[in-house]
Amino acid sequence: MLRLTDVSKRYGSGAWVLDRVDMEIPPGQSVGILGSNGSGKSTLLRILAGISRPTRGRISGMPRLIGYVPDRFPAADAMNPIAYLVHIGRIRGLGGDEARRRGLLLLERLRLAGGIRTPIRALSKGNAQKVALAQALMTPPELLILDEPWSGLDAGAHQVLGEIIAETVRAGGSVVFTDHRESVTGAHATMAYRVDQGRVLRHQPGTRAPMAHVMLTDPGAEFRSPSRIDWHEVDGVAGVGGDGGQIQLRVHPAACDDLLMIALRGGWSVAEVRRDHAATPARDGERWSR
Ligand SMILES: Nc1ncnc2c1ncn2[C@@H]1O[C@H](COP(=O)(O)OP(=O)(O)OP(=O)(O)O)[C@@H](O)[C@H]1O
Repeated sequence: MLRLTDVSKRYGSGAWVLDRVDMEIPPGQSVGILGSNGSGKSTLLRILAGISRPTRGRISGMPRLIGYVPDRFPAADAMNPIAYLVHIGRIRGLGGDEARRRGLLLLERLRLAGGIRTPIRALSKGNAQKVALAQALMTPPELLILDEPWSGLDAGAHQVLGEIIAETVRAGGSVVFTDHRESVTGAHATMAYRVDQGRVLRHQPGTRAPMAHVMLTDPGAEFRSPSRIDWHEVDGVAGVGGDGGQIQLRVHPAACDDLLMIALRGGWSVAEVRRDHAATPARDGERWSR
């Protein structure tokens, strides 16, 4: 089993990004990593993938076959998707024909649009993300590491990715993924960790971290209504309620200032900001209450 023991990480002489992390990734589990922007999620994933070395601490049980989808796919690639996948397949030990067959199958399953012969750098963000996913799956991974994998994916590919995660876990592999939306993490993870101020703690089922509650109202200005904002897509938003002239948001405290700025710029009035004082029981219907 992949295990981090007392792992810390800093870049150069900067602040500690990860601080004395103990963590296990058991086989047959899908592990969600929660945390606000800049909390260290990508750093943690790069260490789990063996791409970045911890400054201190130990890693054991690193699987041989790791599929890794980084947060930023090097989209400046002049290769086309199928040539790139054949190249990756061959590096992983597949024959040319087998690599081509598997690459085409994956691109079809993820419904790549934009052409298998278009240079990757000319693809849209979502289609480049599909190629990034396909390369991680060219050989069935024992550990699949996905950094914000849903970012930019359309609804069809969103569902396929959920199926791929479930299949990997059913086959006895492990999946580790990040996503800033708690609802997405809840839907696809069997266990979760939260990165907060360098520490990585189990996200306990039955509780949720202290949250901020924000109520916004339409100021009722005569000639101007507030902007329509898809609050589900705003970083740190874990729940949205209300309608029309009044909106209630449940927000990770670290993201609250940025959210208030977006609201005010959009012409909303801030009617109330309230903060939980301690971890509170999950509400009925939230996946974490399993
Ligand atoms: N290569 C690097 N060199 C120096 N600092 C880095 C490097 N990579 C990350 N950092 C810093 O480490 C901290 C954690 O970054 P990281 O990308 O791991 O966070 P994150 O939780 O994945 O953020 P996000 O949700 O925005 O993707 C940040 O302060 C970032 O600036």
